[in-house]
Amino acid sequence: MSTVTAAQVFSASPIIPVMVIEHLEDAVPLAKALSDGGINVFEITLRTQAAIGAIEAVSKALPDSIVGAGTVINPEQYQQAVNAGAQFVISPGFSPALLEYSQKLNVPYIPGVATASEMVTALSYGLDFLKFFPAEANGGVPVLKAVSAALPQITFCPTGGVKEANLASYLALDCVGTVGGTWMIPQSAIDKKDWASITELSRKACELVASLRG
Ligand SMILES: O=C[C@H](O)COP(=O)(O)O
Ligand SMILES: CC(=O)C(=O)O
Repeated sequence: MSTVTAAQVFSASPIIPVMVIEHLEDAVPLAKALSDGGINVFEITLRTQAAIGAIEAVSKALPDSIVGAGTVINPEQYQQAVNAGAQFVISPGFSPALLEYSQKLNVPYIPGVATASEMVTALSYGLDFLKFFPAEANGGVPVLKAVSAALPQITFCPTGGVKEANLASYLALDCVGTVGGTWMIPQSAIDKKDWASITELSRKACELVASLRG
């Protein structure tokens, strides 16, 4: 497993799918479907029993991808995710205890922030690649524009309510390095094991980004 930085995670893909895996057997086909469409960075959320096994299975099956853990909220989960092969860790919020684990395990921590105070706190710990979560509910693009005027050193991954219709407005911001979301992995497609349609949505998302970024 290679070591990556948060900056490398952001620059490796302009889109990070937020994956909620209920059934372990879906993990690898889902990741392969996304990868076939052009997405090679995955956030597998620790919201289900299958998550740790899914991180392990996807890391082994797609060794050239970057697999991270999401919804990590305590050090035990940090350790489990890293043991399973997670190369980065995302959390809905900021926690100094998680940062301590990041330093101990040398695996980057990308915390969720929503307010200027949380952003300044994260910066004070040396973290400048942050998730803006939940993005749309917290004001979306206008809020990012306003905070980045004051805090231009932060690069964000807006997540929560990002979809095809507003992707362009987020990626147009200099402060946005990548975006997270579930729009390319609808639960109905996972339930039907319709991997072809997920590949198509992944491809469409990548083509849209390519047309925006040139
Ligand atoms: O918890 C959900 C994730 O933050 C992704 O949100 P989304 O389904 O609005 O893309
Ligand atoms: C929202 C998200 O990315 C997380 O649960 O970590």
